[in-house]
Amino acid sequence: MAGIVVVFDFDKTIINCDSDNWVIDELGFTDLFNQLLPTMPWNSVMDMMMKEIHAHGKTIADIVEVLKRTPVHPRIVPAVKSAHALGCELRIVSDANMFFIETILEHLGLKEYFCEITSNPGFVNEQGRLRIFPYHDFTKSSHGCGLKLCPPNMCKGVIMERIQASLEGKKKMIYLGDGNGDYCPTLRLGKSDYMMPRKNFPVWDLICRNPMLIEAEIHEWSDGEDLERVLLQLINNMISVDAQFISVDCKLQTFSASNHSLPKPLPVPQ
Ligand SMILES: Cc1ncc(C[n+]2csc(CCOP(=O)(O)O)c2C)c(N)n1
Ligand SMILES: [Mg+2]
Repeated sequence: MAGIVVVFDFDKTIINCDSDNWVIDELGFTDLFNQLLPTMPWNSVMDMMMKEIHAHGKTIADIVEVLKRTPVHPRIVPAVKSAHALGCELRIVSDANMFFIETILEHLGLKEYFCEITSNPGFVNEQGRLRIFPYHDFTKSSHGCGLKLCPPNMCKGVIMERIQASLEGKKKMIYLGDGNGDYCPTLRLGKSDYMMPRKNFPVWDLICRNPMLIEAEIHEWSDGEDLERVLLQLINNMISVDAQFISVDCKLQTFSASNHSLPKPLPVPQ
């Protein structure tokens, strides 16, 4: 392994739209969605929308068909595969939902490249209706992050802390994202980590407002082609810098090993 963990946001990073809006708009339920949005939290609206969509006779197959048509830049799939081939550990942290993400990734042939996907639960119930629940049940307690930018159902910063604590040894992170929710995890990155914000998107604006708050090195990108180029260049640089250290380390070890094998000095005659 390259000792590099790449954490991807999903909506407007891996795919080129917000999956929730894509499904609602494509199935023709935009007006109802907009009516409900001011009345309840986003996840509850999505769950309610899935109930309505089901009641109007739309099936899971209809939703899957829409998800398979989600706009994705043609360089995203090769970028993910290359990062994996270079030995990186790949993860997704997303405020979309597990059902949309897994369906899209399976369709793209990318699911097996990710070791973990963290998102809001989404599953088909016994009536064939999609249920969507918040990742963090905010009716019981808050996720505890004070940052106003994190929605009540998910703080990606708290998730990042959990991922960082689970990593064995010295691993460097690359985080890619676009939204307000990607700012909190950006604040948790250290000096040897990298942040790749999507240029002119909310997280990029937040970083630009006060770059001194971020310890990680910032590398912006604007589309899938850019993402591929910037990400692979970063990974390759990190690997070659590491290789130089290993080579220096080997030389030092050879040197100290040869010192050990030197003949013992003869005892000084009395
Ligand atoms: C106050 C408030 N407004 C909107 C939303 C919903 N929301 C915003 S961006 C997004 C896509 C995230 O996917 P990804 O993390 O993959 O970019 C979603 C579902 C919310 N949770 N709270
Ligand atoms: Mg996003």
